[in-house]
Amino acid sequence: MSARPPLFSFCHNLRASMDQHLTIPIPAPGFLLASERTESSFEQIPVIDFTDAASKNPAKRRILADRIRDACVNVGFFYLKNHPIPESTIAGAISAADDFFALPDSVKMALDIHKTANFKGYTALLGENTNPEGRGDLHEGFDIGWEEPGEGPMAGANVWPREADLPGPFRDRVLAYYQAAVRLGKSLFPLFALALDLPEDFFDDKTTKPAAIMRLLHYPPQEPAVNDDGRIIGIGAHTDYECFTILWQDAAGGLQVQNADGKWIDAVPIPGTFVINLGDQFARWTNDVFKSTLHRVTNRSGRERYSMPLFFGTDYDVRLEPLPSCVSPGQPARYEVVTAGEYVQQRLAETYAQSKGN
Ligand SMILES: O=C(O)CCC(=O)C(=O)O
Ligand SMILES: [Fe+2]
Repeated sequence: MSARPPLFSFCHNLRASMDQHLTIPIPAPGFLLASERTESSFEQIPVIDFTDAASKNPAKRRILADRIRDACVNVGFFYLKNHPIPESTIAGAISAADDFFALPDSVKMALDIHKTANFKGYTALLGENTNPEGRGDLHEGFDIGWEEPGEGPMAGANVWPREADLPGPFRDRVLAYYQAAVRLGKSLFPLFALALDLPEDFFDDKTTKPAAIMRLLHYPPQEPAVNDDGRIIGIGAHTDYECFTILWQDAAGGLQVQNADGKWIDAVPIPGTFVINLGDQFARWTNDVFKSTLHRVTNRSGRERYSMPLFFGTDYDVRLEPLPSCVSPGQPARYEVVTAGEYVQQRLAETYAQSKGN
């Protein structure tokens, strides 16, 4: 997939064979990463095997990180197979989602996300507008986040349906999946660090109170008439805001990813995988060497579609300063430096502004 210069591959192989501990800082890669910036007209989304993520053999972790790097530089999306989350945990969360979205509107609207200060709770159909040029997204959602006290205005308690309204293990099932997905996210950070030629523990002190928001999403089948002018679809074209997203999608399909030619490439559901996509925090940190790629969903399957994204960002106060390896005289910094939390909060406020007060 990648068109990495031969010199670069050679350096990497040499480094992998010499490594004892990959946490030992690797000599500064200079501007190599900056020179890797591509405008990629990919036709496929790579599938990456997670098996070696925890290998004791640093060379194997290096090879895996190189695959992730190729996907991040060229596509911004990849599928992850052989991941550690049991199918039963996923199935539990999906059955919880099914129960929740079947509740009467009045019960769901009592948990309206617009009434909370920290973006937790229920979003009705057309209750958000991910693409500012759109007229609302044709999905409903339920958002939760980190329950421990955290920092910044997005931390804090989740809102849950009352036991009388939704008896049973809803909360336990959703939290079991959330915790498993957060663990998976934490284990991805060292690989992203390696992929950026950074020490594997580079993100450890930046992800101590993970800003991990998870959504249960339900997309009704889309009537062609609703989409006549193309401005109301399942989720409008957007990029995600955090470092990366761990997305589970069911078999209905409809997720599409835009390549550099503007062509929409189908992210066809592959059983047993997650879709991992990069978000704007990583794009800003890497000065766009890692791609935060535009994507959208239209559910034309004729049946209900369910998905569960978990957006994994850094701690609130972390400054998104471009890595030195990702800037060069010819590729100067593209973004103003902001803190991770303020950035996400502002993007969320814009997304939900449309229907505020409805
Ligand atoms: O439902 C999906 O497959 C994608 C959802 C998404 O892109 C998002 O929530 O940011
Ligand atoms: Fe997204």
